[in-house]
Amino acid sequence: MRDVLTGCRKLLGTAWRMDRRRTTASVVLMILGAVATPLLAAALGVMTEAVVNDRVRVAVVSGVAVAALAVVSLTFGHFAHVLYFELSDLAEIDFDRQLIALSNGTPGIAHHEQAGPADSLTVLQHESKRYRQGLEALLNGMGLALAMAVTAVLLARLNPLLLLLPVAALAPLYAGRLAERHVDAARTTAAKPTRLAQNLFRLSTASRFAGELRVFRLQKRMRRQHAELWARASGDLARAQVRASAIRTAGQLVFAAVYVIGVLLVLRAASGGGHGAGALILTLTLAAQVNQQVTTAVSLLQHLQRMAAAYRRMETVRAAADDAPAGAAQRPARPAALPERLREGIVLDHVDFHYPGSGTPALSDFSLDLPAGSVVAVVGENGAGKTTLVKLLCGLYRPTGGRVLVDGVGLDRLPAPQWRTRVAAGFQDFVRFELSVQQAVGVGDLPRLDDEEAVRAALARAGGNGFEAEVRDGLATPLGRSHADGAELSGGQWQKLALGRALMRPAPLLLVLDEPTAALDAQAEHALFERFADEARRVARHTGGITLLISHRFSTVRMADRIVVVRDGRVAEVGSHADLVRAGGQYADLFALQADAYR
Ligand SMILES: Nc1ncnc2c1ncn2[C@@H]1O[C@H](COP(=O)(O)OP(=O)(O)OP(=O)(O)O)[C@@H](O)[C@H]1O
Repeated sequence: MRDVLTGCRKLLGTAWRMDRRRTTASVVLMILGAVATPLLAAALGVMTEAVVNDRVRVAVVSGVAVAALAVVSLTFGHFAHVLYFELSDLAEIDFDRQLIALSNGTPGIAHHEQAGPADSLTVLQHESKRYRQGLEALLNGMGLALAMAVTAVLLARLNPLLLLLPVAALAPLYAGRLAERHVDAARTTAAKPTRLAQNLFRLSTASRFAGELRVFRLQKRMRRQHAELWARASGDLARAQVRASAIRTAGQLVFAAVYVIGVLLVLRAASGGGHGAGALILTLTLAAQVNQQVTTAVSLLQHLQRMAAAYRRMETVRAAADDAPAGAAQRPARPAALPERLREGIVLDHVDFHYPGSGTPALSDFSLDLPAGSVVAVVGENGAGKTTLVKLLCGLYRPTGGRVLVDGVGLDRLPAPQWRTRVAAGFQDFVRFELSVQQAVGVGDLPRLDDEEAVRAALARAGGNGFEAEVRDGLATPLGRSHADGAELSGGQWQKLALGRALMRPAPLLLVLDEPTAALDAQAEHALFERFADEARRVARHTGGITLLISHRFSTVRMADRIVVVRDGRVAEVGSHADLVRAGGQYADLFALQADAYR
């Protein structure tokens, strides 16, 4: 119950923050409309009594009160609904905003890569559409609570035993809570197949995968898997809903039994002359209202419990996102100042790293010097640990053992957001920002988002000199299907934009390029990086910036000052191209193999 109260407080807080005037007006109208209903029963009772006893004046006054209360009861809720409809829209947008902040507002990415929090994020994406119902339930619930209190007072005045009616109402309330817990547990179980099914849906409907799916004739299989996963997810949910319905019905039956007893009690008192006709009418009307109130309360509580569960899920995701050492340092205990330029470089000192929940280390006893101003290439087989190294250097994760030192200062002492202002990166799995060309590149250095010259220069460094001429409106061209007239780009063109974005920052202390040119052929990649490395070395003379390049192409890698071979999460070999070829180890073998292939 504490969860529900906390959820209500947060919901009301959100509505208040969004629009105070509308929130106040909705609450007042809702309360007046709800309280009018039991008062209407009281006025009906007085009117009946007056009519039976020939008291005309009282009958007329109470008759007018009945009419007025009926109007208030029927219309105020509707007026409140009109007001909070827009409020709910605003609140839903706010919930989405909170969800976006939760997904992407943290320095670390552990909550995206762990199954538990990732499932919670999937559930929350669905829950955002329910936020409106949560707020409506809260406003209705406030009116209902007062209406129930007024009803209880009226019942107690008739016969204190009739208070058993609201007490019995606790049975369906408790049953409702139990039922919702069942459904919520099923929702958690269903989150995994739902996530997988959504992924299959994305793959099956995105144009970029259409060709590959046809070539491998996967369409039917994916359709079948998609249907199976949904059947599994919805089967679990349906079974839980059936169980929940049975529990809710049991609660309602308890209330129904007490209701019948209550009505019989008043009938007996009436036949014995203890109560008049007005009391009988009042009891019958109030008892019917209690029943209605309970049914409404159960359904409102369901929505509120659902919202409370959503807030609880948000907290668990937030905890996973903040969780050290899996997450990146949010607030270092002893923050250090970020160096303006690197003098020594970056050192990985006996670094160990396990992904959360994984038994095998992705990096173990990993020691490496990245000297200031150098261009370092990292090679290794698939799964060797190269991308994990990049994630640690970008501050997306903290090592589970050992240290990463930037000019002798622990990376965990540099606030992650500040460190990121001096890190630039290009990834193989880059984002296709459906913005204008200018912005898709400019977001690489937000202060210069609209600086056309900076974007042109970055594109030129990325080998995209002629890019402007390739698209209809040059840098202003909107990209992708989010725009009615958005340009469709080839994979290589998107990649050039991503690389341009990585090269936007003028003086990064660390530039990481994790196979950002996989779509280019080997010679084009080599030429691009040779030009680029010369430029990087020139800039590095002023900033000491390090360029870290990951590539499977040895023809590209050879121009690096230092080459690191990673094997099974450890450093296997380090040296210049000439050193490593001379040493005759794994690098020399792989280089010879690729060189033969190009001959
Ligand atoms: N999010 C994750 N959760 C758990 N384990 C992971 C995760 N990402 C990677 N791993 C594991 O960590 C190890 C290193 O992976 P990593 O992605 O760093 O390899 P890589 O050298 O970059 O491979 P590739 O050349 O294929 O990109 C692998 O065994 C991989 O299975």
